[in-house]
Amino acid sequence: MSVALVTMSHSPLLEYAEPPAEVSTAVQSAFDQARAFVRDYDPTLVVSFAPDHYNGFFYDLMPPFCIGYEALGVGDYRTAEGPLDVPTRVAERMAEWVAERDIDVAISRRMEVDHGAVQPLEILFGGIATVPTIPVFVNGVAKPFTRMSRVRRLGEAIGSFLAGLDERVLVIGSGGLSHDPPVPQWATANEEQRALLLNGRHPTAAARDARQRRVIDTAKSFAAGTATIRDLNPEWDQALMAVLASGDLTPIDGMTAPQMAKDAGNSAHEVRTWVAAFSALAAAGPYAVEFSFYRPIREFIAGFGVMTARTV
Ligand SMILES: O=C(O)/C=C/c1cccc(O)c1O
Ligand SMILES: [Fe+2]
Repeated sequence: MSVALVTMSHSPLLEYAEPPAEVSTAVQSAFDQARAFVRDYDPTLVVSFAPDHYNGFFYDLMPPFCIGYEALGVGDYRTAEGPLDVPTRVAERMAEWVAERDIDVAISRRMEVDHGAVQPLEILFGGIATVPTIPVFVNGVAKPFTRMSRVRRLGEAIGSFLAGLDERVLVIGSGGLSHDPPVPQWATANEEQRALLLNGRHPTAAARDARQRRVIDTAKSFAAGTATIRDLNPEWDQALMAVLASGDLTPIDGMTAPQMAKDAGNSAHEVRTWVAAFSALAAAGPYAVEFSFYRPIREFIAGFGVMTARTV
C-alpha cells in the first residue's frame, strides 16, 4: 500500500483563454511536472475529490459529500463525456468504512461529474477511464457549507481506508484556489438561474453554450480589469498552500465559510477538495511535498496552484 497526492486548480478557461505566453508556458510546465510525478508513481487506483458546478448536483438534493459507485462525465466546456472506470466494490467498501467512522456521506450509483472532476484526469492521464477512479464529490459552491473540520475528518476517514488497500493510490484534489467566477448564487439568482440551480440537469446545447459564454466573457473582462467579480488573493492562496505543505492541518479548522468567501471569493470553497486530499494523505503517514506551483491568473479566473506530495 502507498498513497500519493496531486492537488491542482482547474479552470474551464484553460481551453478558451490565452494568458501571456510566459504564463501559459509556466502552467504547462507545472502540468508536465505533475504528469511526471504520476508516471513515476504509476497509481493502480485514483480517488478524486472534486466539486461540481450545478452540472451533477443541484438544490433539489444537495449533499455536502458524495461517493460515486459509478460515474459519468457530462461533457461541459469540451471535457470528456461518458463513463469513468469506477471500481464499484471498492467504492462501496469505502463508503461503508467512512460511515462506520461517524461521517455521513451520500452515495451515488450514477454520479454525473463535470470539468471539476474530469479536467485533472484528462491532464494527468489523458482520459477519464484510463485508471480505476473513485470520484468523491465535495460541495464547493452551494451554501450551506460544512465546517472545515468535517472536511478534514472525511479525508482522514478515506485515507485510513486507502492505507489498508494493497494498491498504489493517488488522491487528487481539484479546484480553487481564490476565485469568484460568475457561478450563480441562490440568494441573488433570478428566476431562470434558480431553475438551473434547482434541477438544471442535461441542458440543451444552446443553454449550456449561453451559460459557458457568460463565464468566458467574464474572464476576458477580468483580465482587462473591468469585471466586477472579487479579485484573486495570492496571499491567502499561498498561506493555505504553506499550511498544507507543513503536515499540520489543524489550523484549517479555524477557517470559516463566510470568511473564506469574503477573503478569497465564493468559489474558494473548492479548496475543500485540497483539504480532503491532504487529510487522506496525512492519514496514511507523514508526507513531503515534492513540487509546488502557484500563479494568480486572471485569464483563468483562478489563483492557480499545483502540488504533488507522497508519504515518506
Ligand atoms: O462555469 C462554471 O461552472 C465554472 C467555471 C470556473 C471558472 C474558473 C475556475 C473554476 O474553478 C471554475 O469552475
Ligand atoms: Fe471550479
